[in-house]
Amino acid sequence: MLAIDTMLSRVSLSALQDPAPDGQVLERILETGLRAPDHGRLAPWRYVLIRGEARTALADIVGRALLAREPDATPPMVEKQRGKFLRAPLIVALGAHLRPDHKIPQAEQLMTVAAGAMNLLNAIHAEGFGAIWVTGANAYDPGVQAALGFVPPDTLAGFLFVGTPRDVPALVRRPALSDHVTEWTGRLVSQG
Ligand SMILES: Cc1cc2nc3c(=O)[nH]c(=O)nc-3n(C[C@H](O)[C@H](O)[C@H](O)COP(=O)(O)O)c2cc1C
Repeated sequence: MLAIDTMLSRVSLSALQDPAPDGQVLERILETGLRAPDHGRLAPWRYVLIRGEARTALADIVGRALLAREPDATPPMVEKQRGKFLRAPLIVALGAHLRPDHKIPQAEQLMTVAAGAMNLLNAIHAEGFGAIWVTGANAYDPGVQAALGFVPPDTLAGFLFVGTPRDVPALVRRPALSDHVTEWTGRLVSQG
């Protein structure tokens, strides 16, 4: 398949099963993350792989973090959050090693991590696997971040849940190009 067709056919998938990419296939996927544009060559990507039994350990941390944030969380609420970390065979934590005092703005450093994540998603799809990028309260929880080795100013840009698609991906309606692309001709315009 042409690279552009691969990119145009990618969809995010959360129903994932074994196997996940590993070995050289996984290494090549991860290499694509490090090909993202990187202003100042600060190399802020810090990928943490979580698989096998380590997922249970992370799920337990996520459950405890929820109870610390919300002491009234019920056991089903805790189980729901724990379960998110047990479904996919591979989790890639998208760590960002940030340098707030550097002349390259911190927002750009984070954009580099995000651009790397997009490369990973495309590469995962190109290799025949599926994935979804997820953030939310678990990813932004300081206790979860610290357990994975990220203390401020470092942070997590989220998790990629990775595996083999359970189902044939449904067709996803995509935004119309005409709503998102204009040609500027030198006159004042509103892009609202
Ligand atoms: C930074 C970021 C964070 C996201 N966080 C979540 C999330 O926490 N939960 C979720 O269901 N989707 C989240 N998404 C959206 C999915 O990753 C995905 O983009 C969405 O389901 C649309 O699927 P598509 O990639 O096929 O368009 C996030 C996307 C981005 C870019």
